[in-house]
Amino acid sequence: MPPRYYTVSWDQLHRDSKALAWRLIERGPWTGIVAITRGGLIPAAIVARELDCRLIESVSIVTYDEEKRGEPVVAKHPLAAGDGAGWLVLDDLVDTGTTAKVVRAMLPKAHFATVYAKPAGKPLVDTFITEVSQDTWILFPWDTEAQFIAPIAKSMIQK
Ligand SMILES: O=P(O)(O)OC[C@H]1O[C@H](OP(=O)(O)OP(=O)(O)O)[C@H](O)[C@@H]1O
Ligand SMILES: O=c1[nH]c(=O)c2nc[nH]c2[nH]1
Ligand SMILES: [Mg+2]
Repeated sequence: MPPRYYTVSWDQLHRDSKALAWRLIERGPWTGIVAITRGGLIPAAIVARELDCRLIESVSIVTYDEEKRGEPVVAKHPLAAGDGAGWLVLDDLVDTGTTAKVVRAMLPKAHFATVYAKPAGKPLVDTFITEVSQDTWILFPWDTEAQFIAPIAKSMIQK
């Protein structure tokens, strides 16, 4: 079965990240934000702007090569965040929870938030905005571009 796709535009990502900021401001104040690169960088920038937070740390976990999942490799540790107490960890999404598990082990006292969540990873996240089904692949705006699509009538003739 080919995966279903859920396409997220820049506008939608901005709106959903701001909705996340509204939830998180009630839980603060926060010492700083740890962005999980690379997907967490843009939601982290939007949330940091809304929360007026200037202290940004990053952690780099490499888990996927496009849609293929591998073993998580830590490419950079979030040294400034200590055990995570008072820090907010942000990622674009949680899927299987593999990345979240690695980061939670490094920062056990941090608050973990994502914009999107799939059921398998949801228990690892403290705050998220939108849930999608496990068999859905989220297409982010930085991975896509607008292109011509044939009219429905023509695509039916080809089938
Ligand atoms: O819950 P999981 O199954 O671990 O999947 C979620 C992670 O996968 C993606 O990152 P990816 O490893 O593709 O790296 P990237 O953010 O650099 O694109 C996404 O940005 C999350 O960090
Ligand atoms: O762009 C992405 N979309 C997803 O649904 C996903 N799951 C893990 N990693 C992902 N990357
Ligand atoms: Mg990522």
